[in-house]
Amino acid sequence: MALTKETKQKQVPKQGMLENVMKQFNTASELMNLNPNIKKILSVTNNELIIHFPVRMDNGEIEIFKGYRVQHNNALGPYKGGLRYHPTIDIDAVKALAMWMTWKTSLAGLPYGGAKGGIQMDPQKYSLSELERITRRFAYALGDNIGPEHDIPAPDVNTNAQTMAWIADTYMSTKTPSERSKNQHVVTGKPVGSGGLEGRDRATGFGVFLTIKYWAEYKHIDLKDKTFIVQGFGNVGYWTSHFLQEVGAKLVGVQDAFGTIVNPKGLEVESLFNYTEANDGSIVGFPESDIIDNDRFFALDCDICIPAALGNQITEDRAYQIKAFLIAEGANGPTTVEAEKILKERGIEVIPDILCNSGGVVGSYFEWLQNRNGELWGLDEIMVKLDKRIKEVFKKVYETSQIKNLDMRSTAYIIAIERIERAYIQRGIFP
Ligand SMILES: NC(=O)C1=CN([C@@H]2O[C@H](COP(=O)(O)OP(=O)(O)OC[C@H]3O[C@@H](n4cnc5c(N)ncnc54)[C@H](OP(=O)(O)O)[C@@H]3O)[C@@H](O)[C@H]2O)C=CC1
Ligand SMILES: O=C(O)CCC(=O)C(=O)O
Repeated sequence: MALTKETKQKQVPKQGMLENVMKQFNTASELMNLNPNIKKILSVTNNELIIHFPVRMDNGEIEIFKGYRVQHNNALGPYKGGLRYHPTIDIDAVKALAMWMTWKTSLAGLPYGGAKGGIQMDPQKYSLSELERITRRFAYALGDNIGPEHDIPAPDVNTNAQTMAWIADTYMSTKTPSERSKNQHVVTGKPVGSGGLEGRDRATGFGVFLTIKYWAEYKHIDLKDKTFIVQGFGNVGYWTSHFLQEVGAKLVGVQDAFGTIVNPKGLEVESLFNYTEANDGSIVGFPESDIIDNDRFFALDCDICIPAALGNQITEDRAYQIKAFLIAEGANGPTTVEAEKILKERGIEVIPDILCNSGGVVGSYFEWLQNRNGELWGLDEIMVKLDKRIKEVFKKVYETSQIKNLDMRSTAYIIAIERIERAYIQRGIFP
């Protein structure tokens, strides 16, 4: 039986992501013998902004919203990271997500630091015009705490190109006429017609797919006819499934906030996408699929498991149930540290979030560069550049993990943190 969306959202643990990222950071910093002063700096966030702002609803009443922007670190460049609209967003969740962005941008070799933000709310409850007003008021309230050379938001859960267009427009409208066009890159993930990048929509899912592909190549595994399950059929879940299906892999189970569907013979990805478009975003009721209890999702028979929704989904009990031989973390922070120990004992490999889903922020970097330089790149060129970057970073992490006999997460953390450590030491730790 499918749960209602509201009940399911209540099942998502609010706490834990910050503890998780801190444990991961502490493990890596011990393994690499991180400079203690730099460890102190990276253990805390640089800035944490909590904003209460009023918005008029369609019925004329005023509602107060709580928005966040946390800037973790900018040693390597401007803060960068998405905005999430979700009821479980709180300061600790945003701090954790901001830290993950710092490691992710560093690992990908980008000239960025890490940030994250969002609004604590369920966007499903609001009309489009209310969402526009909420977003514009939030952007106005953020003011110059964001900026094209300072902190550059992007889409995340329940935000999209439209959200970014509203933010860009609001931010630019606060500038003098001659300055406006210089500020287009205050956000990335914009619609293509408004300075967005061709392919930013698929960049994260393409990156997830590429990391699976390159992992499979190292292991001499053919992805054709391999089965996979996806939690979350939004931007990341859909595009990852799209690219995996293109190489002959078979989607056999999907879970979203409405419920879980399965078909061991395969769910056709494009038809499922079209079905969700016509059914308020829900996968439930898709023809030629069975609805199963949500608790059975992670125990499904499959080769590859792709969490592409929220954090803390792969817990200890679920880690014992997983049948897949590979977990590819499309989501940020989907696996708890305790669960990962169990997966390791069971020989299940994990492509960690900061590597697996980094295609999104690499795509954002391309968009930012295009806007900054007044250039326009074509889709083919962009996909080639994205592939090249993901391949290089994957190779570095995978091969280093083999040499050091470490898991890919610790290796990715060490590579990311070493780059930041180097920058601090070159500049002098206290500039
Ligand atoms: N967008 C990007 O570029 C990037 C995203 N990520 C990460 O990927 C993950 C997904 O983001 P994105 O695809 O952009 O977000 P979307 O909002 O596009 O999609 C989120 C998906 O998760 C589902 N979901 C929400 N709550 C639950 C739940 N309790 N159980 C099961 N499914 C649930 C949603 O279901 P429903 O539609 O029914 O609400 C939806 O299918 C996040 O962790 C995000 O941080 C990482 C890197 C970049
Ligand atoms: O594209 C970006 O700037 C960041 C996307 C994001 O929030 C993420 O990678 O988690």
